[in-house]
Amino acid sequence: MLRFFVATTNPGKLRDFSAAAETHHRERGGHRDVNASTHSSALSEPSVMNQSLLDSDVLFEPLPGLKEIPAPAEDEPTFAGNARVKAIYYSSFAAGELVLADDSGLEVDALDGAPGVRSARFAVDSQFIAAGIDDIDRLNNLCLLERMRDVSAGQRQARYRCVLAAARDGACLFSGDGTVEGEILTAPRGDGGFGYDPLFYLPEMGKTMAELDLATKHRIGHRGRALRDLLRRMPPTR
Ligand SMILES: O=P(O)(O)OP(=O)(O)OP(=O)(O)OC[C@H]1O[C@@H](n2cnc3c(O)ncnc32)[C@H](O)[C@@H]1O
Ligand SMILES: [Mg+2]
Repeated sequence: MLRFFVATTNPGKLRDFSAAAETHHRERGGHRDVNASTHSSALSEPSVMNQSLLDSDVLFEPLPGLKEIPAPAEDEPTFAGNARVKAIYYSSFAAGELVLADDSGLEVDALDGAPGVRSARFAVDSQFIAAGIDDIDRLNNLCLLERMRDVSAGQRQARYRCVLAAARDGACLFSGDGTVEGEILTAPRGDGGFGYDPLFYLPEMGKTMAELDLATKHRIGHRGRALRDLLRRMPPTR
């Protein structure tokens, strides 16, 4: 059993990690079944993944006591920098354990890459006030729509980025990153996911991220890709 304590305050990210663990569990079953005619490669990629990982179930548990731990500053200029800072910081609250941190966000071409590492704080940074709305995801989405009001249909390209970092006892051990390309809609669609998902449209799927089930989001999304990259880079002995 490979267990990560996930150090995130975002319940949407935790749901994504649960979906990842389920996929891995299911695929391990599929991998053992020599008669299976189809083999999905959403998390397990036998040619590149170390044997100990293929033999393990992967478990993602919320870091115990996270609510009581003051959040670290996320002031690094890159997702990689912030993921590393969070993983190292939170690992000191779980001695001897593998602690996983996620830094992610949205880059919009028409906004010169904003909100980027400031994605969680976009509406606050923009001093965007909408009366009666206390839900930060909704506020961030309204802010994004407002900032893109004059951007034409062909100019709305964007991508999600995710960097995951794993640390133990104050040392960052390995990391992974993932990206998914899309476009920003002019009105929200779908009620799944979190954050900017209702506005993030995937042309090849004909759906927003908020219209996908979690297994599909894991397969094509930035977090799923970052996780597969991290597991691929993980040393065989840990
Ligand atoms: O730092 P932690 O505690 O992990 O939680 P957070 O929500 O503050 O996370 P970030 O600092 O990494 O900010 C990322 C923001 O980017 C957005 N985001 C990242 N991944 C997303 C996803 O899969 N779907 C929708 N929005 C996402 C969302 O607004 C997040 O709040
Ligand atoms: Mg954060």
